[in-house]
Amino acid sequence: MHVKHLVAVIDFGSQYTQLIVRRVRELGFMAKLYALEDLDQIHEPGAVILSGGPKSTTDADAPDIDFAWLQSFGVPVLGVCYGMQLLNIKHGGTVKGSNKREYGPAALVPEAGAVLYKDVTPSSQVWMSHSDTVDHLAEGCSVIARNAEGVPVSLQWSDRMYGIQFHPEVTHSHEGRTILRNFLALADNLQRFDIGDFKNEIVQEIRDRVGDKQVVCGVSGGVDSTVLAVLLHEAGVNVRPIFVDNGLLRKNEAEEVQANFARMGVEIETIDASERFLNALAGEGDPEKKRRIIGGLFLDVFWDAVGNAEMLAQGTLYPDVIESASNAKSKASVIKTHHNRVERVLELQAQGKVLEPLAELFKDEVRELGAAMGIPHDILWRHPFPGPGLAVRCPGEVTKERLDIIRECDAIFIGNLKKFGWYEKVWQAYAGLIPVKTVGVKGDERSYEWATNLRAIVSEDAMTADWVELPPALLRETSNRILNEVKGINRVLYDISTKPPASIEWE
Ligand SMILES: Nc1ncnc2c1ncn2[C@@H]1O[C@H](COP(=O)(O)OP(=O)(O)OP(=O)(O)O)[C@@H](O)[C@H]1O
Repeated sequence: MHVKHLVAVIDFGSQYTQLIVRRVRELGFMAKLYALEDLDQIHEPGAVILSGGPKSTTDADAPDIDFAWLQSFGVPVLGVCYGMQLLNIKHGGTVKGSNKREYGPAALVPEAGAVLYKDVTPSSQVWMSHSDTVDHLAEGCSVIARNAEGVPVSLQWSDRMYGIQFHPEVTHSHEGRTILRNFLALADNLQRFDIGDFKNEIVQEIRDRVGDKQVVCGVSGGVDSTVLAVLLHEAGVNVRPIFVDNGLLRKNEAEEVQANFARMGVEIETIDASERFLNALAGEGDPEKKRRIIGGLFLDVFWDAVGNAEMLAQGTLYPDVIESASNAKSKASVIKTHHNRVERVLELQAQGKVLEPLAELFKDEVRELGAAMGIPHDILWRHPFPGPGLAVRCPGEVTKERLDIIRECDAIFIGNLKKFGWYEKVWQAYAGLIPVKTVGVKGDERSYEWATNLRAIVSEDAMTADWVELPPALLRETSNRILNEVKGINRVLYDISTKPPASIEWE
């Protein structure tokens, strides 16, 4: 989709770059991220933001841009961190390289009247993450904010060019949003980002591309594929959503997924392959091999059912596209490798038969789109669930008996999270199995039974995670019920490991 007057965010490689795009969209304006190789795609932007980056502007191979080109747009430009240092050099100033990193909070002290800091509370916390610092300021450059020690942290070279040393896009910069809003207010005519308009545009695009062909899509019951299937349905094209029951789902999940789609008026095709999966997994305890068996079999089952696809729709999101563009140097969208037969999808892609209508959206925007189409709240806010399902919560061999135990424990735990009002406060939660027998007492006898581990985490992006301090009453009731109701379990453990070093799942 080509949009004029958008906010072009130029990516110098900072881990926070995507967040800049998200924040701008949250403020209601269309923003897109551009890799340095793609700058020729920027036409008539409304504003430009230069991101931070891991390199030093003093390196010989420091990423660079053509300053005359940047100026030629005549729109407001904001340099963040690396971006600010680069702008200072472009204006004739210098930057001092350093191996020492300043990482963490700082207090922001804006100069009186600085437009970028309008309505920002004095000494507001901002987040620093940099090594280099500006050295000599370019002529005509003014300092518009300092830290508590008086060191410049924000510069202005003209009424169109601004620089910020800290990261306004991260939530640790408490008033970062206000600062970005002030910057965007300097631009004229910015393209607004409105999910309703966006939906109308993609619906039209889907209709134009699909015509009367049939579009196949895999649905997992998760947010992305659900929104995708409903969107295709709403576009009125001939869609064939396929759901594979791999036998590794949670309690009653297959029925729930079908019922959920039925609620939304979408008919899905369910393939019960549970026995095939369990047979293929029999006797296998190695985590990597288990994953490979599940991934491979999924592809076989899914593509057998599909046959010759006229078109395939995938729920690829914007972060997938950005990552593949910056890491793999390939502009092709990342294929969700776990579940799509890569070569097959690539072939279809080469023939123009792959549709990725969500590829410009972030996860929270996909939810917003889903809500705009009337998808019920509980479906949009389901916790993420791994592709290999309960197999990764069942260390060692996967058997029906073990899966059934996990299902019961998990249903009790999740049920209680909902009952106590904690389900939506956590990013992901589950009960898993620790297939080690420990001693217990049942009646007058000793028992040797397995343990279940409860895990509840919060996270922003699944890259890092923290365990949740759940109320003791919730944990106690969950433990009591599991010990009383689930045969085969005599011990309930709560996992208090952060990621890193632990991961969210056990395998
Ligand atoms: N059981 C399944 N049956 C059919 N398709 C599936 C199934 N599981 C996953 N898929 C397909 O593979 C894609 C990627 O699955 P993955 O487990 O990585 O989830 P995801 O990226 O979070 O997407 P979603 O939110 O749709 O689950 C899904 O969007 C869906 O198209």
